[in-house]
Amino acid sequence: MGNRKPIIELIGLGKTFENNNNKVTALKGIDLKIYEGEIFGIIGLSGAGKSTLVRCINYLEKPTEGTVVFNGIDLSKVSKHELLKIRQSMGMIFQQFNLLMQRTVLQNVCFPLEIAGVSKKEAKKRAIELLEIVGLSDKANSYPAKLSGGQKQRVAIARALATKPKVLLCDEATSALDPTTTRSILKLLNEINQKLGITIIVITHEMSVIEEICHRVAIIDHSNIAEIGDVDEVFMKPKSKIAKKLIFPGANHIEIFEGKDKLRIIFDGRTSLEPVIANMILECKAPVNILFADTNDIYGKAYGQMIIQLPDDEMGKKRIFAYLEANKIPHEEVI
Ligand SMILES: Nc1ncnc2c1ncn2[C@@H]1O[C@H](COP(=O)(O)OP(=O)(O)OP(=O)(O)O)[C@@H](O)[C@H]1O
Repeated sequence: MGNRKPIIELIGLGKTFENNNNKVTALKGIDLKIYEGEIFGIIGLSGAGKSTLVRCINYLEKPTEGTVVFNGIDLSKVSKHELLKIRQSMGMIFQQFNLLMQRTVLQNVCFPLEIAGVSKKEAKKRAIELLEIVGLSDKANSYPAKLSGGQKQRVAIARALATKPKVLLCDEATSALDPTTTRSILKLLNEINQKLGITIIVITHEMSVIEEICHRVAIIDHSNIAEIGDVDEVFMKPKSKIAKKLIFPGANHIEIFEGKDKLRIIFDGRTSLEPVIANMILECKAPVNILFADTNDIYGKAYGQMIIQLPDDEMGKKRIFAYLEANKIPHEEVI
């Protein structure tokens, strides 16, 4: 990230909920820096702590441990009034859109501006501009009930941008949408990031969403960050168990081959599928058993993974490792 400035910094962040003598630790020891202008993904299974994390970032939820620094300001040190002002710099969109059903599209977008004390005339002018950005100028006077899910999310995005935020928090924003609408919303978020320079934080349980628009990703598992890095790097070489589970969901059944020596060969676009395995078998003179394969051919380049069972003899194994090393083919033992 070079000399880029963190817009959000979480230091030793923790959150424990206490209800009726019952304690639930939703987050613990979270250290994270999100830089200005990036699209940062936060992914994890249900209950991992994603929503709590995003609610701690804008202090809708007060952390029980650690610090949230937004744009250089420690949020635990500011007054209620200052916090409300700071929240205007953090727009948020949700899975269920949360629009005001009794108000028109235009009135929905004007709403946060009215709360911020902007005059009706100014608010209307800005709302019209925003509806143009999200491609909904023709729906200004419609009511949300008349809109599709994708259109509702566009209104929610326009509303979230009304107060000119520095950061847009997206909590499962595409989870209620079909794949085509999801792609169009992600495209819009990408344009907003590029054209307006807004930092975007995407909370999701879908790897495809991360892959589509995020620059970096943090994987949350059982209240902790299990892995963090550039999306390409994490996808090509997931290190943690949870990352492998999310990235290679179909490969989970290979555990039934417990006790056998297994090797994951990663196709990272540099290698084409056929020659790698065929040449390896020919050159190493070692038969291998393919246990699992999940590869895609994109413009003649192979992406994905293959899990093979290594031969029993040590020499055969060594030849395979030497072949993969010599040909710079990414691989790792599967434990
Ligand atoms: N207000 C609350 N009171 C008590 N426990 C809570 C509260 N909010 C969240 N939790 C608990 O904290 C843990 C993390 O929840 P959180 O909603 O952050 O997870 P998540 O990753 O967003 O899950 P999902 O994708 O299902 O929404 C869960 O065990 C949840 O039950």
